[in-house]
Amino acid sequence: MILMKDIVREGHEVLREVAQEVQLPPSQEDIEILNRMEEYLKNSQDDDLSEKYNLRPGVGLAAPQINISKRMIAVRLEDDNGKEYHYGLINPKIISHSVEKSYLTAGEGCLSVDRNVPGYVLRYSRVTIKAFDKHGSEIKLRLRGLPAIVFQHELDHLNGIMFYDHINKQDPFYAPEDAMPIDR
Ligand SMILES: OCN(O)CCCc1ccccc1
Ligand code: NI
Repeated sequence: MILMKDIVREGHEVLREVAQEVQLPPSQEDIEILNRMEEYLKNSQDDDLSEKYNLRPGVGLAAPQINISKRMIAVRLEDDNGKEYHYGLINPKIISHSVEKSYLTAGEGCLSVDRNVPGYVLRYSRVTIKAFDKHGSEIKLRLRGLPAIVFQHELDHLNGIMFYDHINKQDPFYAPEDAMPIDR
């Protein structure tokens, strides 16, 4: 199982690399990596297991964060309507997005960042993502709200981008008038 010691922290060059596309259909090894990433999120959200293994709870994880420079991400969260988003995605990409932007009023964090970095992270309010599942089938996701934010955070990791790269240096809590705040 993935433990915190397996998660690389900022400063490690892999977090600033553009990760490699995964060959399709995915190999057993790649499927296993994705399963372990999804398992980490599940364990980290379980009160007993997260305490027992000292896991920082996470709603998403990207392969570069476990020092695997491949385009794979896992997401595990529930939106405020109770809809579950439990995904392991291969070669995800944004194929369309809104002009409007959104941001979490609480800011963002990252399992690879052991410090608080205050500020608003502006992201597209709505995104359509095309990806492949572990069976190699193509899937299309239309996301908004918290799911849209989380998926964009994970996709950034595949392109060597950290959440704080988006924070306005002059005014960290700057948000355009027409941006939509999300309280979570
Ligand atoms: O890359 C995933 N990760 O570092 C865990 C935190 C995920 C996350 C936290 C806040 C807003 C969006 C995404
Ligand atoms: Ni992160």
